[in-house]
Amino acid sequence: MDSKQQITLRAPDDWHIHLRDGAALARTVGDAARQFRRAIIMPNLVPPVVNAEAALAYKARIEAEVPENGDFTPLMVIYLTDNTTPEVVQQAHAAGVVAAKLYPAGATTNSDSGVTDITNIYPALEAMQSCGMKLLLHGEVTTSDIDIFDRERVFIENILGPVVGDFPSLKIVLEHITTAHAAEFVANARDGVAATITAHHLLYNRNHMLVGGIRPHFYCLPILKRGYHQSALIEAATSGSPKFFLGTDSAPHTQGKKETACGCAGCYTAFSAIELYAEAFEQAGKLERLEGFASEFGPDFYGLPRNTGTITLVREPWTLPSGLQMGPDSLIPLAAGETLNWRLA
Ligand SMILES: NC(=O)N[C@@H](CC(=O)O)C(=O)O
Repeated sequence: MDSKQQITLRAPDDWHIHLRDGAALARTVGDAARQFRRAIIMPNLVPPVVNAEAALAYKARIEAEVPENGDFTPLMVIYLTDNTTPEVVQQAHAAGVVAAKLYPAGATTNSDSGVTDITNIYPALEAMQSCGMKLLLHGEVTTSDIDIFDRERVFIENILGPVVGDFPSLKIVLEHITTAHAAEFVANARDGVAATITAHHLLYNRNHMLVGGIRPHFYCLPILKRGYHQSALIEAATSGSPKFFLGTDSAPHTQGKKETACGCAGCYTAFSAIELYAEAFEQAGKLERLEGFASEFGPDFYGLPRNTGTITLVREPWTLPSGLQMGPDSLIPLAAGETLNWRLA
């Protein structure tokens, strides 16, 4: 770390991002590659990325969009369905796919092909445990009797707890955690259980989304919770525990699909992700903990080398643009028009 006017960090990675496909990739890959050296690429395309072949083809489409002289490696993930077999897992692992993602069916954007009952994928989880492939979880139950603000807690109680016990050496990441329950569960869980935390869940709570008018650009899943959950996430992220690391969950939905009667879930944070995290860590008085969270604990968990280069953030207030272009569409970045103190040099 340098002086407080400038911070130099080991180059960071994003352990959870949605890049989408086609015309979106020029925008999303460019933004991610400007800040991160590697990213875990979510497989919830339509149709989803369900096997090695689809993952390798998607990887090639992403690599084609890395800006010239860019240094960015996509780390591929397959999407678990009720029909994912141990053979599918083994082939994906052999092809270099690092993880498989569980979307409970109906939980979020493009999750219709997701898993309807966790026991349907127990043979696949067995195979993942054997070969060392990581399990990434969207941790929300989806039954209509469970309130949207309780879905993560109930998932932890009913699904995650048993899976952690039934597969004692499976490496598991509970993605984009949003509650004090999740932070506590992960902090106390066995080795090999970790969590990612987004910038938006560190910076905002449900009041930001709902007080004084409904603000669709803050709507994501799992949904923003009460302030005390936000405080617990800040505490976890800045604690120095290697169980918590950076995952933006950046998701590009066009302005038209956000600002409408039934808007899509997802926040576009990739444009200024590392700067948003710096803001959150500084507000917590823990800027010195950003490097572990952003650049060290993720690769350590995945068993990958830490990056060797660095990035520098300077204290230079700047205003985020009010909108971005994504192919032919307009995309509103999270915190559009707001001023951030830290800027990537
Ligand atoms: N975070 C979101 O609200 N949306 C994500 C999916 C997800 O991670 O839930 C998306 O793909 O749009």
